[in-house]
Amino acid sequence: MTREATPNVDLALFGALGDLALRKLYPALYHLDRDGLLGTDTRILGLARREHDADSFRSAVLATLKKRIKGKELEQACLDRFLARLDYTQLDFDTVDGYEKIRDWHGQSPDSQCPLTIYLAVPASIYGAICANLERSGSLDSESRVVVEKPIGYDLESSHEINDAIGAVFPESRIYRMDHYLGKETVQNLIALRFANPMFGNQWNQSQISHVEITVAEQVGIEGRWGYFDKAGQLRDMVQNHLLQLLTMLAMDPPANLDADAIRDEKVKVLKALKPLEGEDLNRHVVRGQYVAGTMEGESVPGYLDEEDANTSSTTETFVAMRLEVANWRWAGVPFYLRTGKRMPEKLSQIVIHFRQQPHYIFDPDQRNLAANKLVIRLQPEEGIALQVLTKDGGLDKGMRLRPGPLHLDFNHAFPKERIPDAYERLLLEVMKGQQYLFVRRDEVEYAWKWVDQLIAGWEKRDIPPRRYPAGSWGPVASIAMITQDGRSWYEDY
Ligand SMILES: NC(=O)C1=CN([C@@H]2O[C@H](COP(=O)(O)OP(=O)(O)OC[C@H]3O[C@@H](n4cnc5c(N)ncnc54)[C@H](OP(=O)(O)O)[C@@H]3O)[C@@H](O)[C@H]2O)C=CC1
Ligand SMILES: O=C1O[C@H](COP(=O)(O)O)[C@@H](O)[C@H](O)[C@H]1O
Repeated sequence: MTREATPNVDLALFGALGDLALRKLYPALYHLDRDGLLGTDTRILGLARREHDADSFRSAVLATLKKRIKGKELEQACLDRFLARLDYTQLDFDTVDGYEKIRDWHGQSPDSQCPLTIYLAVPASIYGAICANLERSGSLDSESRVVVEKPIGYDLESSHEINDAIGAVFPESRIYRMDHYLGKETVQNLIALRFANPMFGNQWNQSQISHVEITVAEQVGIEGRWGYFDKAGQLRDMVQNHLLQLLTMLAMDPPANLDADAIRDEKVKVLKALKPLEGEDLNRHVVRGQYVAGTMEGESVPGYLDEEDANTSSTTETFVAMRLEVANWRWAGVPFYLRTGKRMPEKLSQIVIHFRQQPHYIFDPDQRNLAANKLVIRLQPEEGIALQVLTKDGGLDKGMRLRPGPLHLDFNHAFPKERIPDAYERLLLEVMKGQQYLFVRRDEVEYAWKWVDQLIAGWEKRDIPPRRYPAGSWGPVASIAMITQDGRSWYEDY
């Protein structure tokens, strides 16, 4: 099958020297270029307030590529082609002066049809001002697009303001709200797994599934982002967006087709059906944690309150675990256990679907807890899907003992020649193609905030402080007790 060429775009990158751009965006764009997935005339304009000319900017980008891309993937011809696409303009984003340079740069595109694509790799608080300045300077036309990063705001009210400000300049059909978890290979595979395999699709409900776990464990701490993170906390930084997005992909009803709005309509229904966590449930079904000093891979690491720039009386959570429910026909009575935290023993993002046991059990009573299938969907590291099935333990002396074992699809082994692309590669490519199904619609952001706001209001009212957990552990002991009280445990076959 011949591959369709990616349309050309003029990508104007605000925040061109920031952490996201350097760590994620240039490596992703380089890989796209190397794989022949950038339009021949695609160009990239870096915008930041530091002084640079095109050459010194290219050197900064080259340095980050050398640091982040494996040696054999750094090919001189590709590097030359990629760097030649880059240009730079120094700009203070807050005032309209200088924005005309973006208009002029776009006017020089060799492809008069290519859309100006604005990428806002900057704090959400200045999205509105940038959009207004772009419009005032006459840089935009009816094809221009904007890509914005999460989190959109700090709560429902601030997200309304930000979305209104972006929406005053761009229609929803040209706004691409990033949630990079939606670009991860295995998350994409959830759609295929659920809707292409009747074996799973027909079982995907409360009559066959007893409970679901979503774990997003990070090894990193605050990485110099204390100023941002302390205002947000793990609930706003990770749950409001990434974990709730994973939940919607898992729990949504089948969309009528793969159109962006067909999928997003179904995701919104899940967010609307989330049962509020309030009253006594805030104590029983939610655990907040904050890491203290501990050991990671044999090295001592400081606690959250000892990190650079820390305010030593902060009560911001760096870990959260919760049991939540989706109150609809498909999921009535099925708990979803979520946990995510910084400074955990390993980087691990995985979903575990626990299927119900057989109605009548005939094997060894001691093995009763084993006797159910689990579907383990691993997002990172080592993307893959494993179905835990039970077989007879081998050997003559074991009788009818059961043995759990995986039917395993490890993407790296199953498809060894295919490099698994980073989430940003896929999402940038979809922006260039003008396809929105992997981006978050405004109402999704707002329903997610509504649910999170109500939870935070409950914490504040009850003044629930975070529980301490040592860096390098799986979070506060209370997060284990939270699931144990339901007679279950976090899946541990890491
Ligand atoms: N970093 C990450 O891994 C992730 C980031 N995000 C989101 O991406 C966005 C960018 O994050 P990140 O790269 O970490 O942030 P950084 O602070 O590292 O980068 C932001 C950049 O924007 C520039 N900037 C900010 N305000 C202005 C202004 N008024 N005029 C000119 N330049 C300005 C800063 O310039 P200067 O250095 O001169 O201050 C800085 O280079 C945020 O919305 C964040 O929430 C989302 C997911 C992951
Ligand atoms: O959006 C964010 O995500 C990262 C985790 O992303 P991952 O792809 O490495 O799992 C998190 O560290 C950061 O705090 C958050 O803003």
